[in-house]
Amino acid sequence: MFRVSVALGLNRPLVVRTTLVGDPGDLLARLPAAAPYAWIRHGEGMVAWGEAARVAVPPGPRRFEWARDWLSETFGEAHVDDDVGVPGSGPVAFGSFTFDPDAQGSVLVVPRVVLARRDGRAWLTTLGEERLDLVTPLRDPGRIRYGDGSLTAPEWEHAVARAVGQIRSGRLEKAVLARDLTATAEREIDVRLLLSRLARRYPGCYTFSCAGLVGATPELLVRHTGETIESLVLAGTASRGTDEADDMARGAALFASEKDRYEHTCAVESVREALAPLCSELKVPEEPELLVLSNVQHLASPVTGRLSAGASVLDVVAAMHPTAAVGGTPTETALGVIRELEGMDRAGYAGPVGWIDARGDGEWGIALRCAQIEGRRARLFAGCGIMGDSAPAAELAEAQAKLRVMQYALEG
Ligand SMILES: C=C(O[C@@H]1C=C(C(=O)O)C=C[C@H]1O)C(=O)O
Repeated sequence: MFRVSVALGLNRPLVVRTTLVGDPGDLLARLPAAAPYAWIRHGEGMVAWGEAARVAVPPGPRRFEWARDWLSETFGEAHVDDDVGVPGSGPVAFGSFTFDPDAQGSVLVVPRVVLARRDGRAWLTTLGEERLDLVTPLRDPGRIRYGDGSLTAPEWEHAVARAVGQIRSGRLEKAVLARDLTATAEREIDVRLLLSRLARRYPGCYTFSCAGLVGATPELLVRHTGETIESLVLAGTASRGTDEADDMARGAALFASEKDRYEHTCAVESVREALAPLCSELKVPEEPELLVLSNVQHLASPVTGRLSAGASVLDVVAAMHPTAAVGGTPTETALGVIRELEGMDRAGYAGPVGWIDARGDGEWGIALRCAQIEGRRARLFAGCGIMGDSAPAAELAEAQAKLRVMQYALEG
């Protein structure tokens, strides 16, 4: 059953070789144009290309388990020669899961080549024979034309007002509403150019690329290293100031805002509830910190835990998704409100995106500040946590500030 859904040309079992290599310099500069994969923060992480195996993960409530089982079968029968033996060495898969468990479009890809660097060590993993991959110059996409996605700006503000009404009526506490924007370029969009711009402007974010979904997310859903897990919960947003004093004043106001603090608490509690059953130890800070990015600032809570049993990173992802940072509180009611009011398919936006290795270690982010790229076209997404006292115009401005991340990546 598994084999039919795998890309043609795959040689089974996979033959995998990982070796230490000298410092490769800028990882993104090593990517060939076709099918580039990436997970980069502060210049570290991995880039990958080629597809030794690809599978469409069937929709449904058990999709993460299905993915985990497909991976353990695929990796379990591989011949692995791994000189490095750290998280991310040996065979890895990149993945992107749709926000909605019932939507088509979740995918896992085992790249043919992975080049990685962490803590001053670099390694190269190849599957099958080594072939040279030509790195061609980056191509500029030319002029970009934007269009409305599912809803125009006024229609989206109206949707926000309706969500506020439902929250005030007591049906739910928080719902995250998103909107999409379409972009058409003059020429085919070179994903590598977007990645290099994003990594330069948002070095502290996770710049990612997986099967056409490209972005720079500040939100780490979970990093799994042996028994240790880490997560960075974000919710509550303010714009950047016009100068340093204004910037600090906006940050302080965000920190003091009851609405934003409560919105943040909803997200943190959803993560605590999801992780507590899996962990023997869980540390959740009592107060959030301020995370300052070049377009916006967020309330942020770094969470750490120790897993009690041998769960893989995908088991943890399954327990966490969707957190209230992208769904709402209570989860099921919020998902109903999102379906009713957004009027769009979120596809991979706000879904988990990242990588996993054969040990079950990996890093997964929430796919925010991103776009789905196909040829000359892109679909950009951004959303905001809506509370009972949200003002539609302010939420629209916040969504626009978040959309600027990918507009910048496209336009430079
Ligand atoms: C939903 C998005 O961002 C999320 C919503 C936030 C908020 O409403 O304050 C902040 C960070 C993210 O958890 C997005 O970027 O599209």
